[in-house]
Amino acid sequence: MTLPFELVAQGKVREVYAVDDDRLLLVASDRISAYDVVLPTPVPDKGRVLTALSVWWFEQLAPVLAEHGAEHHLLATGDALLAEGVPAELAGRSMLVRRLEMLPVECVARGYLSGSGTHLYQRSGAIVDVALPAGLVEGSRLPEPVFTPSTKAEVGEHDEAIGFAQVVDAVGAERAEALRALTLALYRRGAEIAEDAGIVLADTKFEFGTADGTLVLGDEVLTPDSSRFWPAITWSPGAPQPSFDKQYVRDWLTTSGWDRVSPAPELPEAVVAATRERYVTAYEKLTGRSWS
Ligand SMILES: N#Cc1c(N)ncnc1-c1cnn(CCN2CCOCC2)c1
Repeated sequence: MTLPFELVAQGKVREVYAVDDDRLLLVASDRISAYDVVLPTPVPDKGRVLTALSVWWFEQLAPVLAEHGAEHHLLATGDALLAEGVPAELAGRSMLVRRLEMLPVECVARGYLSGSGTHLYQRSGAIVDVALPAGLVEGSRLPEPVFTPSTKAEVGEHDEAIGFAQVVDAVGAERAEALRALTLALYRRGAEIAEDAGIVLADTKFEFGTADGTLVLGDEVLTPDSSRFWPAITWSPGAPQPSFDKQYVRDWLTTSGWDRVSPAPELPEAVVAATRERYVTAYEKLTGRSWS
């Protein structure tokens, strides 16, 4: 599919196009990644569901942003994009956004210990400069949500956890404090809404930019691609928690004997269908809206 816009950034599962000097188009694909590898089999509607979820979260988080003197970058999505020359088959999985001066920090909030956070904690009892109590295990709920920023790695590289002092070096003390406060406030609101939907929001990554000096929330927000979503009913600290959306894929890949080095195998239709259903279920449980 060719778009009448210049491709300016490419992620594992999303692309960024320049619409004009002031606006970008974020296009979410149906690609899915697991174990840091983009799989060859698309999940139908994944792009549309996660775009609709991001759009809904921008609406829910607008009051929190306003309390912090911040805004978000979303301008339009869906049929409104047809007038901008976006093809109908892409409109539902695209977001027209304000072009920002992006800040060079991945703003991660964690309410639970997981993944790289667990590895760092096991080595030092802390996540970089964020000290944590003794006795925590994979999946433990933290005493309170913590801000654990990281660098923005190049495509194919891993983000590197950094301390608050490095955020200050990158964006200045006042902006660093604002990022930490806003990241934690957005996470708390997201976790509260997710909890009501029976979903644990274990952690999430926000990206911010600025426009005319104002802090602006960018990228996608609180999707299963930018966050760890766990079914609350199965939460049990002490082992890796089942992913709300990717567990069928992970389990099948494990049983398939894939060595995680050779090209990833195609997913069976049943795994694709079950995974699509998980994305739809996450959307319906969180938003209270029917996907159909
Ligand atoms: N969002 C946004 C945004 C904006 N509103 N203004 C200027 N630049 C960006 C931007 C460009 N790239 N990225 C990294 C995140 N990308 C997201 C899509 O997928 C690829 C990675 C952010």
